[in-house]
Amino acid sequence: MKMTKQAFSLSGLWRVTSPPLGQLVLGLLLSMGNTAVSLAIPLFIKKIMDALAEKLSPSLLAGLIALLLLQVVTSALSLFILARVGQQIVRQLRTKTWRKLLALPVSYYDRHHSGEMISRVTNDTTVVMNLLSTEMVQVVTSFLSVIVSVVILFTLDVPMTAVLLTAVPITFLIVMPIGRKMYRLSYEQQNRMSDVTAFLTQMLSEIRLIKASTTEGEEFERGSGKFDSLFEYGVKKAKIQSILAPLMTAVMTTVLVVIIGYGAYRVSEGLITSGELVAFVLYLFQIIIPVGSISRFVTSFQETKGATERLFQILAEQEENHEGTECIEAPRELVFEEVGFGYGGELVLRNVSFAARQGTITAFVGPSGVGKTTVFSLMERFYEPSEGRIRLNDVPASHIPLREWRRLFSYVPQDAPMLTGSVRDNITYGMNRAVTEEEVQEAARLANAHAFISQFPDGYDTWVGERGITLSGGQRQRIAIARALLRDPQFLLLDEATASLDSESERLVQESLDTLLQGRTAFVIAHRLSTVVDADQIIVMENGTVTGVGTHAELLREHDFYRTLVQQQFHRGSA
Ligand SMILES: Nc1ncnc2c1ncn2[C@@H]1O[C@H](COP(=O)(O)OP(=O)(O)OP(=O)(O)O)[C@@H](O)[C@H]1O
Repeated sequence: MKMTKQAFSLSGLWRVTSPPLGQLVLGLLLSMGNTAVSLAIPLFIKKIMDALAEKLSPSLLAGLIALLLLQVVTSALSLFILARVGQQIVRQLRTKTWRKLLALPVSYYDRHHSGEMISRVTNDTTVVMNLLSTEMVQVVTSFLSVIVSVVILFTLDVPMTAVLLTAVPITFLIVMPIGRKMYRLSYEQQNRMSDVTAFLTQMLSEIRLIKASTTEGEEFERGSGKFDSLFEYGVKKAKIQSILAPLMTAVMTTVLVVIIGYGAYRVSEGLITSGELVAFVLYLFQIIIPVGSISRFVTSFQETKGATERLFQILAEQEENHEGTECIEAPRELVFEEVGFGYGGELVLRNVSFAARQGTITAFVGPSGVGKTTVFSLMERFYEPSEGRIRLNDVPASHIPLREWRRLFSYVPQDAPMLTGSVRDNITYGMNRAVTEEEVQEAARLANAHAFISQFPDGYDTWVGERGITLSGGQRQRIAIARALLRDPQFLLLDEATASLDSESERLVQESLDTLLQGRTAFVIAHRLSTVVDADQIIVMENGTVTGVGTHAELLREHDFYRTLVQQQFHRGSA
């Protein structure tokens, strides 16, 4: 779970999100135009009020109406353009994060919850979007509004402006420490939020396990506990916000009262006109509202810092190594040379060596947890060996581009993975060329899957539920076999089904596997006697290492542990 903390920087954020500069500038200019128009309106009102004593000037009135219209138009346009920029930013961030997530090695996913990743892509990106597209622009125009208003106020009346400015340091003294507290709270709250997403994702995907174990009550409590903790953070934040807002209002009201009182005095003394006082008060609002959005920006900026840091952490993670330029046209031999591997701690595999020639079947046998699946994971290059090397012909694996390498392999596990989609989508998944209906059906026929697929009311268009839940285990495996047949890989990795299938289903799966194996270089985690008897070589694994390589007959003769295994495991399996 531990990650190096990536420092937040606006330039980094800018680089990562690469906002569309032209549109951003246009939106900003329109927003500034809108501010300028809003600032001009009080001056017009002042003129109209000062002129009221004599007579209402139609040109002044027309000017005011034109300004009001311009205010509406510039506001609408800038809001739309900036919202669009925001959407572009969030799309860019999500796309980058998604690309990154796909490029991260399998080991990353061993250490992180997928729900946590989902939260990054959905929640954190939205937080960043709000800051960049809305708050950031608001803060720029707010500053502009405040500065211009202050300048105009000085031209209207210097002593009153001086009184007004005393409120500025007071406001910052209030906002800054509260902002810092807000950052800590927001960071924690977002962490909890991603924890909740992770929890819900996991629980809902294992709903059958929960029901079967009747642990709904416990899981409800666990979920409620997490919601409680979110609630606490929400309340803490609300507390701060509810203190901040009235505090700011109180400061502003005091300023307003003082200014109006002082202003009334100056009008009565004849130092300023009543029109100037009205303009002054209107400009005061041009300051108060922007100061409000500046203070909101402070809290939202702190919130974004947390979200951005987490996104940066992901974006800075090491991706799978795609280097290598050599291409293998005709793989003759896959070789493990003294390969050692650990998932982070102790070595799980030590000194594993074997060679598999093209067109042969290699069976792996050994007790549970000995590292057979790990050998497959290394073959697929989900992990890099910690020691030794893997080579294809004479070329080290690391010299062959990962995508090229993985195209050579197909893995048919016991519990074949399915994606939500049609049966056809699942058979053709990962094909990087157009596939005809005949090819799909031919593959399904060879995999003994055509018959059951045809019986579905929608045939090949039948929708497969999440993770293939609507199919039986045997059906899923036959679809996976059809997929592998269509892919026509150089190397086939096969995890033979244990006794989980009924005998008819097993016969059908076995038949299709035999078809799949024909003429291919295959590696099989063997659970059946017939597989080991037919294999060209058997690799016996004990305690994470290879203790014997040979044919069934040879090993039966020479390898005590193999003999015991055959007696215990395979005779039971083939019975
Ligand atoms: N992703 C992982 N992270 C950490 N350790 C793992 C991981 N996958 C497997 N292991 C550990 O590696 C060892 C070998 O596991 P592996 O799955 O390769 O064994 P196996 O021989 O295929 O077992 P089985 O026949 O029961 O499937 C086990 O001790 C297991 O706990």
